[in-house]
Amino acid sequence: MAATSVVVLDRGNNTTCTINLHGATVVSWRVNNQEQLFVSKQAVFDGKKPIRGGIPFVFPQFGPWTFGPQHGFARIIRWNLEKAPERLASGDVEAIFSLMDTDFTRSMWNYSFRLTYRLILREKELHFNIAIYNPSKDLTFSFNMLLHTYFKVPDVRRCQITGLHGSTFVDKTREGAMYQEGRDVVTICEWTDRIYQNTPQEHIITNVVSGRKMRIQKYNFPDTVVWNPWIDKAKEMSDFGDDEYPNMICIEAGHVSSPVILLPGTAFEASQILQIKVAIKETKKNMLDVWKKQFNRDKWLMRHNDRHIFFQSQWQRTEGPSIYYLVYRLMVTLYLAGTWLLTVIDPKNFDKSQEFRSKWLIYLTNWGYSICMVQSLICTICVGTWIIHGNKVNDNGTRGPPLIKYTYKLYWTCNTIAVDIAFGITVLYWALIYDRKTMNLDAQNVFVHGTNSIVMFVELCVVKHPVYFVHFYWTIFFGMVYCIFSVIYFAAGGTSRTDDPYIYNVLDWRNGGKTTAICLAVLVFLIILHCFSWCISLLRIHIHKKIYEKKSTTSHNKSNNELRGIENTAMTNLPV
Ligand SMILES: O=P(O)(O)OC[C@H]1O[C@@H](O)[C@H](O)[C@@H](O)[C@@H]1O
Repeated sequence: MAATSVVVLDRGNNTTCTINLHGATVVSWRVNNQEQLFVSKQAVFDGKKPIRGGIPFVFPQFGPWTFGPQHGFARIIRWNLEKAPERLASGDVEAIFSLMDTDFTRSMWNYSFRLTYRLILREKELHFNIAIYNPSKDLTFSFNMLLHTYFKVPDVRRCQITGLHGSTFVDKTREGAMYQEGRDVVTICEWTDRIYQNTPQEHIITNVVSGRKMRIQKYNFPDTVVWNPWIDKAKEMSDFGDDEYPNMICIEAGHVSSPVILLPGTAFEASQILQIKVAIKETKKNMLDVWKKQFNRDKWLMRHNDRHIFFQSQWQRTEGPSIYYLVYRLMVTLYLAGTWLLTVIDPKNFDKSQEFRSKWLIYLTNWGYSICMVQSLICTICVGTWIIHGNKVNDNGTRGPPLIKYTYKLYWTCNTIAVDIAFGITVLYWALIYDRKTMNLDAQNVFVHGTNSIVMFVELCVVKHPVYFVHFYWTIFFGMVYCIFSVIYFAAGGTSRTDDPYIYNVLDWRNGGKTTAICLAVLVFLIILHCFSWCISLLRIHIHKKIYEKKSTTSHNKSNNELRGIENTAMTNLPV
């Protein structure tokens, strides 16, 4: 396993989750670049002390411990990365961590165990699935377990916590006295350290980052600990800033008031989901943000975090390259290259003069054909190379062949132009250029000015990479290059294949004013066509998300039902 001590789950859109292998502590959860977790500025990362903040993993003891450190050993030892971050078909990213007994753990707690900790990063959610297995043939052990989540908040005094009404709690600030919560929502305005028992499966915390709500769902974690050290206790902690207490709240899901008792050969599972709730007001603001984001620097510069998606299909189920996608790519490329060759060779006009035949180069349709073919060729070569190279992780931590890194922008540019221009050629030809009196409506004409649009529409629905709104500038650039070419060609005395002094009748530069106006109108029309491509790409991503989110919710519910089953029987015979 790599020596790095930090693992990053990157879902794109600046949504990431960072886990420090020291204690498998989640040290950051960013959603659209907004940090959701609190980590103290004084936190120590020496690989010895527990990390002050994020989500430390408390096991096998909650609170002070006669045989070892407070809150057990799991948060102060290095975990293994069982499965490196992997993108699921839904677009979510998962990683699995594990911890097994060692001489060190046995010196405090003489049992063998195997803990697996699976994290899944979704668009606005973070899922935690925990399983612990007792491999012993004869020894039963008992333990506490808790996710010590530090939420980042602008002001803890403004947070309200739901789901605690009616629960009994141990108040550690009052020598462990027991009380019953009478408030519908719990607020914090002093040192708070309570273990609420048998709480419901859901809590909402209001006024977390950006005034949002955070939803906590927990399964097989009957207790909820609420903690804030306030002024005096904050001062007592060396790894916590004196003035940081208003900016954090710990709401900790756990199994702590009574131990979990695990019989030999059995397993215990528990899970938690953190979900950001977005208010309607914020949705409107988000729409504005979405628009603003369309114009950010990275988008102009065609930067994308995940280059692999340019050589994948939206619909493939595999994480790496897909052989099915390669077959599709080969078919499209063969078709485009074949028809392109056919227009170059042009068998119908084989007997015509060299000059006539070389005028192939002046028509926009043929420019469009060429770029469609080139983009498909680049993509096919990259997918093929990736399959040959394999999806193994390279020494520098990247996956796939270096070719992907260097070609994705070129491919993306060509693809953007090809899609818009293909649609443009079809619409403009039939609307402006086709003249039924002088032109034939034969199969070749329909084929040349129609099928490319269909192929490129299919491409839009099949590929995985997005179309960005700002990239209309590529299509405009291509259109302008063609307009300028037509002016130069005209000025140089060039003529069409039918010896007219223009390439297309609408590009007749003898009437410069009118033709300039037409060119400008066409450029605006190309922006509209680009919007169409953008919408199709968004629709594709949306449909994909709907289908796979549904599937993954179903499987999550299934696993939660299983967990509830475990809750009823206390434990099961699940081998891990
Ligand atoms: O300082 P530690 O060991 O990380 O613990 C922080 C707090 O964690 C909470 O879970 C406990 O209820 C508190 O009593 C404790 O002070």
